[in-house]
Amino acid sequence: MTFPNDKTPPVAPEESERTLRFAGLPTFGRLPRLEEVKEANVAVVGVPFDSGVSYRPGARFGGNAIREASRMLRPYNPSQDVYPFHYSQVADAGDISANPFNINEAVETIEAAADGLLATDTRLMTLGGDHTIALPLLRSVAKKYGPVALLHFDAHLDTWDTYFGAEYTHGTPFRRAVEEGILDTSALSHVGTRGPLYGKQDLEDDEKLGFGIVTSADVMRRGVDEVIDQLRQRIGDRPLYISVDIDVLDPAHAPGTGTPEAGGMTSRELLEIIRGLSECRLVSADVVEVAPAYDHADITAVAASHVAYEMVSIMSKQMAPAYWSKP
Ligand SMILES: N=C(N)NCCCC(=O)O
Ligand SMILES: [Zn+2]
Ligand SMILES: [Zn+2]
Repeated sequence: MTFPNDKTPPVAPEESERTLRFAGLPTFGRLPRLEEVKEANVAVVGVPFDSGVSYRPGARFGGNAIREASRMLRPYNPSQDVYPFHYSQVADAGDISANPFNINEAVETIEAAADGLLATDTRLMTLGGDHTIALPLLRSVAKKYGPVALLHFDAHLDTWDTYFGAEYTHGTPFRRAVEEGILDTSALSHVGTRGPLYGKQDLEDDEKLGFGIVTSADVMRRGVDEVIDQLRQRIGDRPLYISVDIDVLDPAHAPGTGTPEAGGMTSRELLEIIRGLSECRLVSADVVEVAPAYDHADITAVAASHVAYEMVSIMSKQMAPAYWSKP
């Protein structure tokens, strides 16, 4: 790679010829920690919170499992022709400590921490945690960009109203987000939806909120390219937030999750759809619901690390002019 002569290249992961990839403290992609760099254009941050789950717990360990699995990511991403860790400064910002015994307080803490990270010219790649965390992240992103387009990969709608009277759970973040006016309701899509619902009303409510659905079966029948075209048109040049619930993948591709559903997408399909959106203005993203206790051979954590890598690639490429224009 060549860099403009008068500029300092970003602090990148150590070359794997020089330090062992499988040893040492893990950060995402063996990146520097945020405190080791002046400022990050893309900050990878963990949110080890899973008190919002309605079924199997354990996603609080997801971020660190993804970090461990991400040791093998290499510097060049041929699918997007990008060197994500060299185009702009990407760093691991560590974890946000959210109260596991008080969901309302945790939601506030996550929002405040995201505000802090977004205060500079930074985009966030968040590693969950359960899907509850998408709400405070979206609140923070909307403060910066206004209502954003949402692309939501998930087996589930996550637009249910409440569970046991609780408003903030992993099944309800996107209903709250629409109610709060932080989403651009002309550009809301679920992709990968499938499985039994509580009733037909779930779909009617979801449609009223403004969501369009590309089911898991649609992806299989219509194919990845047609789905990408449709999503691109819907998103246009709006600021985009991508939320990936890893249970969008078939349990064969992602067993390590709390609410698995049969008949999901392959990791190849998910990665290809994300790559197909590389020209969209991706302002922040999350990967949630990785629960390593149910994983086997790190299948889920590896898939999640690659999904995050593709989204970091998009954001790093888009932030390159900001990095290289700094003195
Ligand atoms: N995995 C997420 N985010 N939501 C699943 C909720 C499904 C249920 O409670 O029936
Ligand atoms: Zn889900
Ligand atoms: Zn979800």
